[in-house]
Amino acid sequence: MTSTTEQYGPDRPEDRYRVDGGAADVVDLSAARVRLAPDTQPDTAPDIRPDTVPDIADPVLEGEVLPPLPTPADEGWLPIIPVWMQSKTGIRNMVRLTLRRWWYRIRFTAVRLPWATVKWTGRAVRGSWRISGRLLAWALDTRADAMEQELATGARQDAKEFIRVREDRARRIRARLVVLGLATLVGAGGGAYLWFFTPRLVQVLVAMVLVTILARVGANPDTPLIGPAMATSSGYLQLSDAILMRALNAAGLGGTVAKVDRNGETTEEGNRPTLAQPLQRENAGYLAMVDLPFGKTVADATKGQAALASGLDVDEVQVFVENVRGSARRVSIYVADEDPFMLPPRRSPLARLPRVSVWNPNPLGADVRGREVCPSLIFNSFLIGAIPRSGKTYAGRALVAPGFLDPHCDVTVLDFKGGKDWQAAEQLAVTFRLGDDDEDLGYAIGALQNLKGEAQNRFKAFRAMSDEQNPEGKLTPELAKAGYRPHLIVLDEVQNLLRAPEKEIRDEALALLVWLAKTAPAAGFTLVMATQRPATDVIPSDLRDNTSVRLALRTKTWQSSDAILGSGINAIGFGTQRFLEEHKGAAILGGVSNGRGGDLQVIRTDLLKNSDFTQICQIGAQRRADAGTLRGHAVGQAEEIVVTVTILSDVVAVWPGVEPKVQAKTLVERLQEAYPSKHAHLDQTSLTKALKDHGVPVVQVYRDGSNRNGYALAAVRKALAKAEGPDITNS
Ligand SMILES: Nc1ncnc2c1ncn2[C@@H]1O[C@H](COP(=O)(O)OP(=O)(O)OP(=O)(O)O)[C@@H](O)[C@H]1O
Repeated sequence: MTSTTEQYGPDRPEDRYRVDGGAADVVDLSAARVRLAPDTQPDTAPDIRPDTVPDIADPVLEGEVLPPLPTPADEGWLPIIPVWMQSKTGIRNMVRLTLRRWWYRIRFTAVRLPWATVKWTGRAVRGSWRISGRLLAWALDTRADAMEQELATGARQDAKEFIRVREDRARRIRARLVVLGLATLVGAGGGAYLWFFTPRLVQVLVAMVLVTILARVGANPDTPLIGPAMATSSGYLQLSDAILMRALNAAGLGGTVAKVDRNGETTEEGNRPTLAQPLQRENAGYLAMVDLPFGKTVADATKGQAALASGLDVDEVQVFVENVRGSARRVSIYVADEDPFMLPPRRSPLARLPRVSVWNPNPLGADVRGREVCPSLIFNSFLIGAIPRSGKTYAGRALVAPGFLDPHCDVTVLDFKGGKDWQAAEQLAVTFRLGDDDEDLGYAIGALQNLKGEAQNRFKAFRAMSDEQNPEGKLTPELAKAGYRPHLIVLDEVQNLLRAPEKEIRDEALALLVWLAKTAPAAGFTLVMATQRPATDVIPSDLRDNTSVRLALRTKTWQSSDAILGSGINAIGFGTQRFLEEHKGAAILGGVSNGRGGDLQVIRTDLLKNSDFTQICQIGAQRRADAGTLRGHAVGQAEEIVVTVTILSDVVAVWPGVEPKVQAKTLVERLQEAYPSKHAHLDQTSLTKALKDHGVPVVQVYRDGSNRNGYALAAVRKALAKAEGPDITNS
């Protein structure tokens, strides 16, 4: 392997380097044009002739796959087994919630028990007083007293009637006093019997029952013994139809009521929202299927999410609105019992090291309703963005873990943070680099150029195949088996590459990433980029819009959220600025079908701990060793990556306009200003030597009254064209 290298001072090794998986011994990095030397194309494309690729009988193209039949749920049938009972998580959540509520109530009550006992005793005393009063009033027939008074002195004076009523009453009183006396005797006898002849337990039980009855009688309905354990506006909402309708009204989704004239005739039909299904419990919350008033859509409900939450008297983060297929006005409103992102995260199923394939969707997390979210690595490109410490790296690792576990997938890891996050991947990666020094950035450019070259070679090979061998011009599992392995390219903290100090590196990086995100997935290359600076100056819309799947975790502003998810996404109710600092792993995923006609979903990414990730890398390396697919960096054979740039291209880049001749002094100053890290030590002698090696002669240039050494633009351009040779980057 050769490289176009050069040096402008024989004793200046710091001015030139080659980056080949660690060693640095060639050329400088950036230039007006970063170009891969013709013979540095990786030798990884398998030697597959079209006639060795198996034919696929009757290939079914993607567009020919019939859509699945509607499920009973799509048609509005309620599930036979309640949804919360259908999964272990649902059952666990319900049991957890119930136990937690009860446990809370028990503790709440226990603390207040002593004071409640005093209050209870007071009530029992009041209760006995009330009962005695009522019994006495009954025995003395106090109700007849009023009638007697009226007959004696009132408007209905009637002596005869008065005497009759009085005698009746006296008879009644006598009889009632006898009954009361007997009852008292029986009570006293029973009490004595209990006291002397029954065990203590029975006495206590009977006393408790009596005191309870007395306390109940003595209670005032407005003053409970122990106040409610739950504040009125608690997160634990007991959702009812009425509360839901209140919330819909609050969100401007209440529609209009029917108008009726004086005769009771309807003059205008009502347009109220209705429940398409009874409210039901699901996972750890309530699910409402609502038919909005005619003319309202899911977009109105999503926009009104905050108002809905206010109407429901819960936190905004507890309310999730989604469309339901079949009618544009039907939406599902899920109200979580509590902030779902504060609950413990789900441990990634990938931590159990299953045998997975990048050809299948694999779990990344779950939405609040507990539905697993499984993006497919193949044929996609990914962008992950968030502010620091929100779970971006963890999410990225959970996302790519299937590719690491699949021994038939190649892996490139370029972590521009240089920390420990991706260290474990070194043992399985074909190309691996940590850091964001000039050398690392140059290495990354070379590696990405290699990958682009590889993808271009694949497309060339696909073109040569028959329609049967390659029906859609993209990678197939058969071709992958024949050697065109899927390749996962992970770039963490990609902002350090896209905001490199030197413009040429930035431009080249952006062009390469856009190409790899847009075009390379069809050849089996999956680009995964993560950035902690979600802003349009870091991730230009061209790159974002060409990335098929976007995952945004917490951002500070809606603008940052849109910078990842796409412009206008916040306006339709999906913004990650609403997540709190504690909401680790909470994210909005865009670009993965949710199976309900949308591709935006709020999810919680699964937790893949550091130790799990390390184990995944170890097992991934082992599986590759067993399958014979371990190669490149992982086996100490890092691809030699040569970033070919010359002093010629730097000189052309800083050349003042199209001046035919420029003094060396001017060029040195301009080079030092444009590339401070690279040309800090450059002087006129070194420049002259470097250019002379390319056959650029020194000429005399007269400027500002002095004649000095300099160069002619035509000579520099000619030398550059010769050094670059035929351009292969666009072939
Ligand atoms: N799904 C998750 N559930 C719960 N906690 C998580 C989850 N993902 C990450 N965390 C926690 O959040 C912390 C930060 O995660 P991570 O390192 O991925 O953040 P980051 O955004 O990459 O930060 P930085 O930009 O500083 O690298 C981790 O220490 C981890 O404990």
